[in-house]
Amino acid sequence: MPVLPHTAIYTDNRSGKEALCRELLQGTPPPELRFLEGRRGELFSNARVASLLEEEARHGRAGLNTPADRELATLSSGERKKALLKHLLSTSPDFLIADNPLDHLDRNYQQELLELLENLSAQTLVIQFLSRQGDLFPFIHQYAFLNGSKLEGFPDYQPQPAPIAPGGPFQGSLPPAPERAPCPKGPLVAFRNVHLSYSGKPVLRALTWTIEPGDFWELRGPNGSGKTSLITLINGDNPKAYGQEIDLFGRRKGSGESVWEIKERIGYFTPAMTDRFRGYHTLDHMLISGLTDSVGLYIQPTDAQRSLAMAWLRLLQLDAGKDALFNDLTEGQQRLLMCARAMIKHPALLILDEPTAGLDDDSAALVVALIRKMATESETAIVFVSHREEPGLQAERILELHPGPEGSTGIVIHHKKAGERGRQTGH
Ligand SMILES: Nc1ncnc2c1ncn2[C@@H]1O[C@H](COP(=O)(O)OP(=O)(O)OP(=O)(O)O)[C@@H](O)[C@H]1O
Repeated sequence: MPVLPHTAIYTDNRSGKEALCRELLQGTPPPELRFLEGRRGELFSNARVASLLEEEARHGRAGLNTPADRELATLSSGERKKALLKHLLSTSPDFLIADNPLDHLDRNYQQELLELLENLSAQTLVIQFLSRQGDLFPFIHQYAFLNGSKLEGFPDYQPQPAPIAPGGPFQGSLPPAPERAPCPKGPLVAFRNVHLSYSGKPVLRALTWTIEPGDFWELRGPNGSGKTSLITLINGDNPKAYGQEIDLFGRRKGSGESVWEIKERIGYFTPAMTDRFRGYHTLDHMLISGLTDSVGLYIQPTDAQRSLAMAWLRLLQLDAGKDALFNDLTEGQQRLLMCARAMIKHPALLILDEPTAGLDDDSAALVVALIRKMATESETAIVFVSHREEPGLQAERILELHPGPEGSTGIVIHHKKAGERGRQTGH
């Protein structure tokens, strides 16, 4: 049997990926990919998951089978991708566009996916879009780079090794904390024997976890193990937190505190949040809105707020375009700005849920460098979730969730290297 012309297309955050996908799916590929003409393709991507979620929100159904026929919105991000892949393969397409297919998948499933696509590759053409060089499928032997809207270097494009910038290009120190009410002394978060289930399905079992001021944690676990659910128990959105032994910032959860009192002490970012800022937001207003946790700015910013925002833009080297709109930035720049927005108030606790998902190697290295800078130059405790091993991003402690029939249990791993976290601001 002839070997199919599986192709990898390297992209960066300036590549016009959506337009190329449309051309391929409409059967009008560029000359280099002429072999796709007249063939039926399917798209396996985060964007496809997002549009199915939108469809479900509007019409009540996303049009694909899910485990136990559940709404897509109630599945974890990895579970949604698995359901989508199963659905697409059931339609036996001639070719599958796999756009950053490993994103959001846990390490075991990444390996399973690779084996599955490798088997499939005998009869189905695979076009892999990849922004992380390490993700390349080994059964692919022709390559190109998507420079804007142009395919370059086909069929033997060789990417340069991505430069890793552990310190990042950020000059100067982290802008200071604005005035705010001091946090009570003691642990920021204390979970004791916490359980969580949805419709009788246990998710978390007897979880005990303490986050102290200034801690640097990674929250780790396979898809569906309960990481995002655990975060929602902290950041105020999950009614299942009430009646449990959960203390936040010195107060028992459910003892009359408002969601805003909790949110004031927490900075939060997950890539899906970026979609909420599609309007016309200038960069300084984006940052200032992080002080009030609003989408958009409904007050006239004070001079102090403006100068704080400018200090952050200078740090991120985005000050030249301060009047530019958030939507005009590259995805990598948007991600840096969103992380800075979550940090601008120097919250007691910063939660970053898969902050590098979907980024190219260079942008991911910048985001990692920014997170490290926040960790070393502030008193903020940081918790991040990532399915990728990011060079330079090593937490001092890891809470690892281990799924079981009665829900996930948590194991704490201490990882601290002497002097790794230097304090410049001091207690
Ligand atoms: N509203 C809900 N209703 C029913 N089940 C839910 C709901 N929200 C989450 N779940 C289930 O709880 C489990 C944990 O989901 P969660 O999103 O916390 O996992 P996760 O560890 O963050 O996964 P991933 O790595 O895929 O993002 C999953 O099996 C999910 O399907």
